[in-house]
Amino acid sequence: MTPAGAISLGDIGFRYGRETRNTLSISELHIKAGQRVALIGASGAGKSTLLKLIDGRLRGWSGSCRVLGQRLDPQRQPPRSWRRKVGFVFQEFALVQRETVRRNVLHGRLGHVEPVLSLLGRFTDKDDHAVDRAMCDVHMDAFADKRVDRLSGGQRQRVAIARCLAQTPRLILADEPISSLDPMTAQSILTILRDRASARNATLILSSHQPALVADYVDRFIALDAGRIVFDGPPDQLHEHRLSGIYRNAAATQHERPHEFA
Ligand SMILES: Nc1ncnc2c1ncn2[C@@H]1O[C@H](COP(=O)(O)OP(=O)(O)OP(=O)(O)O)[C@@H](O)[C@H]1O
Repeated sequence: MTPAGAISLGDIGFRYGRETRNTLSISELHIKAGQRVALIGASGAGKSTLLKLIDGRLRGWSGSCRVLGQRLDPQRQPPRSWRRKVGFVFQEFALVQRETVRRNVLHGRLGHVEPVLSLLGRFTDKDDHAVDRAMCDVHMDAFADKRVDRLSGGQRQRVAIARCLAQTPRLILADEPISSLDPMTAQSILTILRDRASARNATLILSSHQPALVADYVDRFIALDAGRIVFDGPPDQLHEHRLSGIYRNAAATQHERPHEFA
């Protein structure tokens, strides 16, 4: 049994549809509760797929995957009681475009209320407080009543992060959470993710194409190349030559697979 909050993967194999190669091949990976991890690697390396696996949304993989004390089943959805402990910031934000910022952030509280009460729009003061705080954290409180489809890309990304924070999850999975943000906003969002995760001893795993920017906010980098872990260590061990090696190898691997990029 792994300690509560930890992630433990063993002999993971996964491929999409009729792909000939595995998208993920991970022999072993353990992440302790409260650890902050950045997933890096070239486009197509498998970062989003790994996050989906840990989020319990991937089907048809082999091996063993235990997250927050729950053994995930490759064929089934995890239970609702588990799901509310895991917050996900989607790469494409996954917001309800015609709803306001506040309504979207409130969706982060759905796992905390009875489904029938949420349908009636009955949320508690605690839910409202969590929503207000999350909107303030990402500096979107002034936009609370604005429809999401009237926002910029960076503002939408902050709403997606606020929705996740409002959920108060024990595990935060964030797929490129700063990709649409200017450098100053990116730093402030990374600070909030780090501080909010630390305050609750929540585990944070984010993917990013900006290793230099995220290095100050994580204690561990995991680099993927073609679904395999090619580096796993603290930021101060990710020297420039290793980093350029990771991306050079990835470029070479992709060159061998031109059909994927046709
Ligand atoms: N739904 C899907 N069906 C088929 N193939 C997929 C699907 N999603 C991803 N892939 C393929 O799986 C591989 C890994 O994709 P993934 O999105 O996990 O990479 P990534 O490292 O997150 O990339 P990026 O940095 O561009 O977001 C890629 O070759 C991609 O084309």
